[in-house]
Amino acid sequence: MSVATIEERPDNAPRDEPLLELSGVRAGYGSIEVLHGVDLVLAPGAVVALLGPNGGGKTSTLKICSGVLPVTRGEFKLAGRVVNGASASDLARLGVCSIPEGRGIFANLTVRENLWIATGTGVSLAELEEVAYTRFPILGERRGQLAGSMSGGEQQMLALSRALGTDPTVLLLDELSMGLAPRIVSQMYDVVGQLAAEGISILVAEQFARAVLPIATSAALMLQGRVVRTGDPIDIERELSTSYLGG
Ligand SMILES: Nc1ncnc2c1ncn2[C@@H]1O[C@H](COP(=O)(O)OP(=O)(O)OP(=O)(O)O)[C@@H](O)[C@H]1O
Repeated sequence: MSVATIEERPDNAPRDEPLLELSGVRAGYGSIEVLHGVDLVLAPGAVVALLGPNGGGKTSTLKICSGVLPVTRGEFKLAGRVVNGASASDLARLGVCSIPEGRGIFANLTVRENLWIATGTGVSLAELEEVAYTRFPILGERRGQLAGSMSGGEQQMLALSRALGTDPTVLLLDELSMGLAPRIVSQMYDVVGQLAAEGISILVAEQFARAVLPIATSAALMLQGRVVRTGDPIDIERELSTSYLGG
């Protein structure tokens, strides 16, 4: 499908119009529906934490937003335009960038080769390398090293760099904390907070809710394929830990 870019949004679009919006979104795998009417809004400049216990539908919701999982019913809008049916590459061209669970980097390729993968979105390798090595100098030192031989934190830096090199408007993050020591998680979220301050709107699914609290502007609690509550991140995290994660 052909879709206009976010930059082409009409001048008269309301300023507080959500950048990304899911309304009554249903989706599933094969004949099994796992999202049963998800409503979610990401405003420009917001950091929304998607919280909830295992199997609630956080990853599936991010897959909808990145075009990996199709919407079967309901509406997915980006900058006011319905983008149901847009492919992952359509959405990437519209400025949606996703770092999936497991980071999506190639262990048997070097840092530089991993960055090269993102040139498919139209950015040059030189630009990608500049963004990566300026923000994370350690990656510059390791440009020839196999990604699989780096620490979890360095791999996450590489995944973030690959995303940032494409100059995203919306960043989707799934379980950034996975497999990382608490100190590294907090460093990673510091970087995510800086990205938000630079104007990138961020939707982040986290099981380790406390990690994302310092930077989240709001939180959405997902249970059994629905967003059951949205609000202040600290209130939602408290409800999650007392009611659903056993204190
Ligand atoms: N590829 C798949 N095929 C079939 N069912 C799936 C698939 N991926 C997820 N599911 C099911 O969809 C439901 C929602 O899973 P999802 O991974 O979106 O939840 P989650 O909140 O991200 O959980 P977690 O934190 O454990 O990753 C679960 O019941 C899960 O078993």
